[in-house]
Amino acid sequence: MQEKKKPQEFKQVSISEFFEKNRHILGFDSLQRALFIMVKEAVDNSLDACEEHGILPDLDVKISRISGDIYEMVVLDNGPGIERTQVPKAFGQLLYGSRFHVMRQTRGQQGLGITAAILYGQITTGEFSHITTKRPVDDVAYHFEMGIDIKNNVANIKTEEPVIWKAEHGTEVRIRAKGKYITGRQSIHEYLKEVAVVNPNARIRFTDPDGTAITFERSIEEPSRQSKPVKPHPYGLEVGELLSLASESSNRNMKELFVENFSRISLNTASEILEKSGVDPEMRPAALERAEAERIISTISEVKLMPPSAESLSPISEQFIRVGMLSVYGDERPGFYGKPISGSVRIHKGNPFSVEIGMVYGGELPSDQPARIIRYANKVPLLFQAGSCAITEAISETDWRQYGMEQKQGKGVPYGPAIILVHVYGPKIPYVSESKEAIAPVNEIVEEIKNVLKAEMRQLRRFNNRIERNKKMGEKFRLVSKIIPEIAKKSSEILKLEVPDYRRTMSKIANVVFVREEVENEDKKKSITSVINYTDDTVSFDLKIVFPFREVDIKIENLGSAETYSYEEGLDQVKGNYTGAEYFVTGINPVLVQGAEELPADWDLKGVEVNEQE
Ligand SMILES: Nc1ncnc2c1ncn2[C@@H]1O[C@H](COP(=O)(O)OP(=O)(O)OP(=O)(O)O)[C@@H](O)[C@H]1O
Repeated sequence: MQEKKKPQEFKQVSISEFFEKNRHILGFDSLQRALFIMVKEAVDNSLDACEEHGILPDLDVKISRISGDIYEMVVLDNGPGIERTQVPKAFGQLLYGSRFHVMRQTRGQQGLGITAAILYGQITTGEFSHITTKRPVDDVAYHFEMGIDIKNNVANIKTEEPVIWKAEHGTEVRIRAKGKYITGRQSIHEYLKEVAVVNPNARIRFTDPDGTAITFERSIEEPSRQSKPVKPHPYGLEVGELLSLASESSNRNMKELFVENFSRISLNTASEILEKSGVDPEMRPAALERAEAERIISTISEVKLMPPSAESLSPISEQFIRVGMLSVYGDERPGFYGKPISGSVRIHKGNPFSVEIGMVYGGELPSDQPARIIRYANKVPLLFQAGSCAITEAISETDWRQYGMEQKQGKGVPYGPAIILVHVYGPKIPYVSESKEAIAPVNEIVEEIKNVLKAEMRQLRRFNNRIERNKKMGEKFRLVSKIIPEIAKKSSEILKLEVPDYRRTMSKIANVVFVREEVENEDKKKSITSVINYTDDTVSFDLKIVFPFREVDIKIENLGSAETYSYEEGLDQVKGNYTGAEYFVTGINPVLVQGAEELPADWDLKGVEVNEQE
């Protein structure tokens, strides 16, 4: 007798159940990665929250080993805190967040991160997590011991109680989970160090499982620039997205739907697009059919619309990169700090993005190893999946030999004493996976990174040329300044005359304007710049001094032959090793100047800015 086949069973799974079985999708695929991602998610949330509220971040991160491979992570911030009723949703429900529906650049986007970490802790230890949070408007803080009801994707609250907290505002997240603590390039320590580079306005304290504490101190007292939320741009809109938007819309007609849901669309433009597509602008959105949606999408690609607004972008900023690299990499004693360069606003699939690059070079950085590439997306360091990332692709496709670095057959990561920071940012960066560890190598992004890299590296070529030129000029000047005083001394001895003022003679022979820096260290360090006119003429020119932390513009007027001009700058804000200032001149023949460069013509040029008018 034939056995009766059981009917196939279909069952819906909750998102939490799905995650329980597929945790690798969010990066929890090994014990060390799991611990790393927990810290990353909590720290990113803290920084996002501080940035949104203009707070200078103060973070305390602690990892301790409980037993065997069970660790506890505690991340405490001084952020705005979370409203009590929001806590179960924000921390106990996957895909719940404040950012998913907003077109704006933030570190977190999907509403998955910290909840996934709590769920991972629950799965691997059976323990609940602890959240304590306080807002300035509340008299007390609220403490939650909570996990996740996996079947229903909602919070499972064990306790919720008011507690007295010392801080005025902030949030503490404490999760126990299975993990492995490692040191090295892909460690929590390295992650926090790279976070410190691009957040010089944050103070970040880290205590490792041995109890060793390290603090990345704040070196700028300025809140980070916030991005503004903007509506999506219609370039890049897909047929399915338009259809579902229309079916759920409460707008009265199609033209209103376009004006209210997208940026850069006026009533006139909306009517024009719809009429060109053969769709009545007064039609009810729910009546939109697939063929009509297809025609609208194809018309949009033909209509010239204003590009997306750059307001949704939040760069790290030139100043923050400069100061951050100085305070974190200063101890490695590089010889040269490149001026950080940012590109213009570009578009990928209707979404704006931009690229910033910073570099330190030479000095005591190792020259026999691959250059260190520090990748960032929306201010978050990317430590994994380098091989699949747009940044690595752009670096590999650049010919570095022209900048004096070694590179096998002109391809791949270059070798040389360099740390290169690349930041790609925008409200919708395409990542290769949900764990957001690499930027998808789409053409527009790779090409823009290459462009900005070229501009940054041009400085390196100038730096190398300058060193060469200064060496030659220095030799000549040293000889002249040694020989002339000796001749003056000897001849006056023979003639039994007083030693004459030989500076004019020296000027005649040397014929240079000499710029030099001395660093004095009394109570506090200071830099003294001297400009000595060893030419026969009176000179006037502009001098730009670029300190690693700021730029100064000086007008030098009527500096007579053999006269000296001095400028002093305090160096008390410099942490670690001070690598010296760079000097640039305009308004004088640069051949006459030793110790300064001609100011490059593109010094202050910004990329093509997007017009901001609607
Ligand atoms: N330390 C914090 N301070 C204030 N709000 C927080 C904090 N941590 C989390 N939140 C809130 O909880 C929400 C959920 O966080 P979660 O990490 O799950 O997602 P996300 O950061 O929005 O996105 P992603 O999954 O891309 O990280 C956040 O959107 C934020 O509103």
